[in-house]
Amino acid sequence: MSLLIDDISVSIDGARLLQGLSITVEPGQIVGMIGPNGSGKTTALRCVYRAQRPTTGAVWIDGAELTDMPLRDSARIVAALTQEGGADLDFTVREVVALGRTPHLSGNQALSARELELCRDAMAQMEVLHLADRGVLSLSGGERQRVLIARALVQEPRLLILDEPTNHLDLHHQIRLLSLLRSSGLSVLITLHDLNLAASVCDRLAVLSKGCLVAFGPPDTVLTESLLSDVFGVEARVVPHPLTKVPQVLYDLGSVTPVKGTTP
Ligand SMILES: Nc1ncnc2c1ncn2[C@@H]1O[C@H](COP(=O)(O)OP(=O)(O)OP(=O)(O)O)[C@@H](O)[C@H]1O
Repeated sequence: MSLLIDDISVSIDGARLLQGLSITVEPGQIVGMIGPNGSGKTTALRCVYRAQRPTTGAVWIDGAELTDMPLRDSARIVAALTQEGGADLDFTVREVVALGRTPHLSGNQALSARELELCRDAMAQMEVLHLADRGVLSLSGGERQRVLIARALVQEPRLLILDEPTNHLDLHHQIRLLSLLRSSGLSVLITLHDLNLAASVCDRLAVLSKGCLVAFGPPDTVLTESLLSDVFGVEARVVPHPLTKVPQVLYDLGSVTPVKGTTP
């Protein structure tokens, strides 16, 4: 499944949140959006999972404009893990994961044996199977995040939108999730604040700053020391990972400098 974010801008109450953003995700690619707080990453994702309509521009999925698609059709092919939560009621883990099948069901239709198996597999992949009968409100932040990822997986999407999915996850589960994405073959658009994880898992990185795209390409061309200084205000070293050669960012507590274009 291919995604084209085509020159979108978003303005709300006179505030320009995004300006002329264009990004492509080719079939099977993982594209990461990185950028400082407030740079527009979530706003861009919201336009793809239809929580926000672009003020201008359009989003295309496999050549079809998203706004022309019935909501149910796009919900069958696009799954999103959002910052807005989605597990506020005290359903059990099993029930929350099963909700991922909703776009594929009609009325009160029960889950088929295959769908129950799918839910079980997703819970096993996210290592929450032992929590299946627990209420989600009793879970830790990381456990709940893993349940929500399992729910997105059982949707069997062709495009996965993930807004900071590693939030709350310990190192084991961060790496486990990203390696699962790598082997899934899904097209993925993901935001990550950990630049080293982003460089490890993403085919392309899109860097946003103040609502604009300032770089888009493979991690080893995008993650430069001058970009980190200009966009993030961090004087870091960028070195190749000793095994994978993927660029990795090294910094210390004295690395912070003013971001270009901001006044103290
Ligand atoms: N409804 C709104 N009205 C006005 N401004 C908004 C609205 N929603 C978001 N913003 C602003 O738009 C900017 C972009 O927000 P967005 O959540 O897209 O940033 P982000 O890059 O995802 O940030 P973070 O890394 O902190 O999650 C922020 O300055 C935010 O305060």
